[in-house]
Amino acid sequence: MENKELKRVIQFGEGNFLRGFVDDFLYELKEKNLFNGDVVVVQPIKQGMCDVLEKQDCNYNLYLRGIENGQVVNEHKFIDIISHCINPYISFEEYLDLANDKNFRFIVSNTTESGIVVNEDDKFEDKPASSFPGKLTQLLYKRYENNLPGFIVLSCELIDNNGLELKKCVNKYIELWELEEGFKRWIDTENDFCSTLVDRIVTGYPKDEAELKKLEAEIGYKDLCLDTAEIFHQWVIEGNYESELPLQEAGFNVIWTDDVSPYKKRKVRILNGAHTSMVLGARLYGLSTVRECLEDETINKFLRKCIFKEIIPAIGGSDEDLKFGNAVIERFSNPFIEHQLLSIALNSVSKFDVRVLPTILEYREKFGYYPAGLSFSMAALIKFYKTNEANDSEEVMKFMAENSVEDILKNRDLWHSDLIELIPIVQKYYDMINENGIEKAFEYVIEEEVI
Ligand SMILES: NC(=O)c1ccc[n+]([C@@H]2O[C@H](COP(=O)([O-])OP(=O)(O)OC[C@H]3O[C@@H](n4cnc5c(N)ncnc54)[C@H](O)[C@@H]3O)[C@@H](O)[C@H]2O)c1
Ligand SMILES: O=P(O)(O)OC[C@@H](O)[C@@H](O)[C@H](O)[C@H](O)CO
Repeated sequence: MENKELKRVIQFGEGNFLRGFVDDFLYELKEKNLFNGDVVVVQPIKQGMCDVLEKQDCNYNLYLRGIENGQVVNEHKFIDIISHCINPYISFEEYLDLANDKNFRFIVSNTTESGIVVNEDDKFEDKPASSFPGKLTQLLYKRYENNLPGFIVLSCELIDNNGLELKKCVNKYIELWELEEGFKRWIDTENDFCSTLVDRIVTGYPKDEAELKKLEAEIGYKDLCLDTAEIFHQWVIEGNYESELPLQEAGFNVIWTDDVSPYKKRKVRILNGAHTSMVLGARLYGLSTVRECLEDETINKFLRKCIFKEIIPAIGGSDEDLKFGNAVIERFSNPFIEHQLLSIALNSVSKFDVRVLPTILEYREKFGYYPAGLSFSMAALIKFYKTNEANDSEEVMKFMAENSVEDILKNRDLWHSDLIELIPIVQKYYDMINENGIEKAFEYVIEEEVI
């Protein structure tokens, strides 16, 4: 099918992920004549990369590498789908002007887990409102005033019900700013806030000097927006806009569905849960990248124990779960990408709360005892936060550095659950790490079955 109608995209976020995922898909759609449009990037916060992107005409190189169907794939693309960038902190009128162009049909966003929030101090008159949903509400209001059709909004943030949460924030701004009922109705009837689940390991700008030099030599110049990622991708979207955005027809692993939640649970608990439960201990053990972890016998065994003996049995253990678990091992073993443990370790406390802790509690509920590997990873997390490699909010880092295992586990603001029962188990592993060293502690927990 040829799709010639002009359909433009407003993209909130200029980060590595969107450029290595959505922009890659749109670029390919256009190459295949399935999409006639472009992307305008809006920088969601004051500090960002938009000026850097603009300096290189918004074009950049993307490397996708891995093994596909047993074959080594190393794809290099020159992505030129972004027409321009707007920094609403500098050019607010230009930003609002986007609402006047009827050809904009899609909005995509990835503003991290912190982006979909309401700031009650924001004013409608602010140029711009501080939060992403505040800025979006300002744009949508202008669109409504212009009596133009609404948007299909595709949220990519890794939070539950991202589309719904974004819409809730917009509604909250309507209330705060006392905007009229008609606008609220227009939001409901003319716009679709789709929740989506994204999956691709995007390693971004190469952190390894030798790799960077090699890629730069291939490209022939210094690309400050150079992006790297794995080949694997999956985008599960609530809704069905295949006729307007023929992602499946273009061959992408895209699922249009009416419920994203089972896909999300599987991905967050297995893939992200495996990352978060492995990286802190592995870092204490002295490794730097995910690939190194897979090559190390001890960490490899630990990872497999967490995935196959603990996470998958806790979440259901279906064939799909098992297939996904095996795919995760393969993806983590990707010899072509260097995924830094320290970049995964960023903000690990909140990640642990969402990606690992629910599995520990579900496992306890289902089997009557706590899973050894995942409980151990909580001890490793606490130990890691006592080192100067921890990177989190100031408040979290101070609390984690100054408190005991017991006080940390009793903090309901961090864990949102009662973890009293878990204290002796985590304390045992924490003491073991301190007394015998991380290597011996790993060796012990790998063999342990029941706690
Ligand atoms: N890198 C991956 O492999 C991967 C894969 C799937 C999902 N993700 C998710 O994507 C998110 C971004 O990852 P990235 O690699 O693009 O990071 P990045 O640092 O390159 O980009 C972060 C983007 O988020 C925006 N942002 C940051 N804080 C914000 C805030 N408070 N409000 C609004 N916008 C804000 C920035 O402006 C920037 O556009 C992560 O939170 C991650 O959970 C990443
Ligand atoms: O991106 P983060 O920092 O939220 O989490 C680190 C990784 O677990 C994550 O980036 C995965 O690689 C990604 O979610 C795969 O789709």
